[in-house]
Amino acid sequence: MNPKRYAVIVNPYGGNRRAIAIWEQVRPLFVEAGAEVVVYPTEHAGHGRELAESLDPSVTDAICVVGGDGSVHEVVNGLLAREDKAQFDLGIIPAGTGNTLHDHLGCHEPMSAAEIILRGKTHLIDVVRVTMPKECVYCVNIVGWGAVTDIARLAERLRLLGTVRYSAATLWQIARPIVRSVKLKLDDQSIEDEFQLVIACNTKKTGTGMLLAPRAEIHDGKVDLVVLRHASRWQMLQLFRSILDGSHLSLSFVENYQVSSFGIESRSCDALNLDGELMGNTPFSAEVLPQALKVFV
Ligand SMILES: Nc1ncnc2c1ncn2[C@@H]1O[C@H](COP(=O)(O)OP(=O)(O)OP(=O)(O)O)[C@@H](O)[C@H]1O
Repeated sequence: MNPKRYAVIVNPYGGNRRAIAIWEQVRPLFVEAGAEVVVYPTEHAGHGRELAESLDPSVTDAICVVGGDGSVHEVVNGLLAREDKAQFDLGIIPAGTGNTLHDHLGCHEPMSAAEIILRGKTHLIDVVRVTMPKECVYCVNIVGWGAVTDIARLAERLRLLGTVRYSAATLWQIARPIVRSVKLKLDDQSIEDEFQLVIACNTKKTGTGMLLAPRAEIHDGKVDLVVLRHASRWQMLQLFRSILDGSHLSLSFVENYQVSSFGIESRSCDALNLDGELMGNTPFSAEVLPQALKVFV
């Protein structure tokens, strides 16, 4: 039987404040389907996680997130942190500036995403658990270190530039690359060297449509790592141009691994990019939790 009782978590600030309007656009489909719906507009950052951690499984069958990558990340972390281990099917309706998991699962626009949810077909997807000394975070999209974090941090400071901020931050990073010496662990292998970028992908695309991991499958128990050691500015430029269509995997200086666990140890405390959010630090270890989350597809 299809779930009929949905808790709908809407981030009113998602997608430049369009999420409530998007929910109102798709709500009639839920009404027509006879679904029972309780709407929870989030009141503060972190609220989505609190809701997902505390919703009563005896009155809710599924959770729908109306928001972007940040909202999905919060809800996934709430679900996986539940003490009662209760499981809810997860539906995602794109309403953010970045909708990465939505795109990977074919939920490209709100109406078709709502139809997918109401159809009731589910699929199990992998989740990456990132363990740091003081916290544990679950990711469904990316775990990034190095240039990917430096670019995200700079882009945040350039918000006034709008979407151009990512290109501006990327060009700055190419002009002034930062190289760090770390120990990179890949399953049973350990590599000590200088690196510029390490990014583990659960989804094929990331950010604003970059095809970073064209071979990634979200239910294969593995993440696809893109690794760049000490590269020249020209090589960096080549990399950032070719990740738009996934052709970077054929560049000789770009390494690609498929692993079920990985981690980074560094002398400095380097920031991480977890599902597009700047949070967490090295050292960390990460492992793929195979098929840990049920989503509507
Ligand atoms: N009521 C709220 N007030 C402030 N922040 C909120 C609220 N509800 C949710 N948030 C935060 O907004 C963040 C971004 O949300 P979301 O991903 O849905 O939208 P977005 O448009 O893609 O955002 P961004 O591009 O800023 O990441 C979430 O990580 C969440 O913590």
